[in-house]
Amino acid sequence: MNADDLKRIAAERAVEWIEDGMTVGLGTGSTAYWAIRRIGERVKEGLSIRAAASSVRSERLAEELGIPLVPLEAIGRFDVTIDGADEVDDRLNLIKGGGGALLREKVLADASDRFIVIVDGTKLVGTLGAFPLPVEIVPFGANLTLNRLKELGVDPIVRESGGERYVTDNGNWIADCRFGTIDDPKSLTVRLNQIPGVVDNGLFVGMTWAVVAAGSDGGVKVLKP
Ligand SMILES: O=C(CO)[C@H](O)[C@H](O)COP(=O)(O)O
Repeated sequence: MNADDLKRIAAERAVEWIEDGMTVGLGTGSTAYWAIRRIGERVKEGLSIRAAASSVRSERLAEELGIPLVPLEAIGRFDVTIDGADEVDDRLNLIKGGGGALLREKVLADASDRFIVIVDGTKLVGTLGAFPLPVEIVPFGANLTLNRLKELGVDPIVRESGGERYVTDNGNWIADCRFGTIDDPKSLTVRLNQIPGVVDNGLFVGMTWAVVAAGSDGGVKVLKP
């Protein structure tokens, strides 16, 4: 089975948690894509939900699939949000933001009763940090913010895409930071978010309700904190 099959298997298992009447948060990325596809199928079969997305691209996909979208202003809490991750540690803390949507994803995750993370098994790690941590920064004074990040012992790389600077849906930039092994993600997230030009970072600490991981044989593991 290839990685895409495993992403689809994990995504489809997570979508089973969605029931009639729920408010659903839609994640971003190649794994969340499969969840949105499956939600679209279930809506066509008669599932009655309302949803909001964590990125413009997921919103467009949901629209194409006929998933009923409502403005965030109309939502108090999400019953369920389903999203991918770049790394999941053994406490189910995450690195997210490989797809650049970490801020909106964190807003949705924080407002969700059940934040369900879908991954292929290769994303499960003992300790976070092999994947460079995405940090969303405002363009204003970016060089000064990058200097502050360097004081934390990293060499931040401002993300580019197709030869151009990558700009998030919020008009910001992403600085990818290799911290190496992150033993204490909670304290790192606090230190990063204290820097004035930092909007947020890709560490999701203590937010996960469940992880659905598909192993190389297609078997599914559900992990709970
Ligand atoms: O955080 C994300 C986007 O900002 C994604 O969930 C994360 O990068 C995983 O992506 P994929 O499912 O494509 O491997």
